[in-house]
Amino acid sequence: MSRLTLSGITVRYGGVKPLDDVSLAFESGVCGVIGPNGAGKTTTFNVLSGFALPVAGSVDLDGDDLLAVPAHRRARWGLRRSFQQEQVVRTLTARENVLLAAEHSGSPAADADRALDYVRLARPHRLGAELTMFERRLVDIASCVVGTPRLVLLDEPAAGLDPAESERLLGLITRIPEEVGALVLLVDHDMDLVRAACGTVAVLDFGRRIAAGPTLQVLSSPEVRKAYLGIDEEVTT
Ligand SMILES: Nc1ncnc2c1ncn2[C@@H]1O[C@H](COP(=O)(O)OP(=O)(O)OP(=O)(O)O)[C@@H](O)[C@H]1O
Repeated sequence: MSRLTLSGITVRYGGVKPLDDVSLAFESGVCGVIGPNGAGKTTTFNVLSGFALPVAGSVDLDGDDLLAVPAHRRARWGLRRSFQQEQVVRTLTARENVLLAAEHSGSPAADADRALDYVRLARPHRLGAELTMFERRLVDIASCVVGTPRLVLLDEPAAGLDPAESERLLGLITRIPEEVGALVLLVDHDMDLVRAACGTVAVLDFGRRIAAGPTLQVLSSPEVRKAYLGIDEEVTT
């Protein structure tokens, strides 16, 4: 079982604090990170992947001090990430895209083929430019499971997909922990996807953690419904 702990993380950009003394803990499986626009979700991923340097706080995964791992070594350490905007290189084939991820993480080429098998991409030799949005999202997922990932960060992985495609993607995402042994963090605004994929969620709002725990319990809490879903409930007796 993996355990990821962020303790007292603060990120500052001039006068803006996208994360303000945030502490979060995630354990095995697929865990959600949710919150309204500008809450600090992507910044959290940026801290984990090394794109943002916190001015305070620490990150521990199973005894490893992640912030001590240089950003350019984190893929080799076991970090994988997908972005809101899929990152498939148009002039490379799907397989070459995944081979790039394999090389970046120090994994053998055979691992790229295993990752492509995992997502069951039908046309691995097509150029990125010729792939559908769904196929590009599959390439992103393949790049995230290549080699031996320890922590997979998925930022709105189903954006731009239709419900049937989202459903297929959901199946792939939920199997990542058991198939490759990685802890998965999922950022998404699609609450159906979050409910279906995540056993637990953490909720951010204005750079602070406002709730965390079992998904259904957290999503039904009045504070979260007010902050995130914009539902201000009157308490009736
Ligand atoms: N490089 C930066 N410089 C200044 N402000 C930034 C920077 N990056 C993020 N911010 C600000 O930090 C806050 C949090 O941004 P972040 O992208 O983490 O939010 P988010 O929860 O991912 O939002 P969304 O759901 O819209 O993607 C926002 O107010 C944003 O404008």
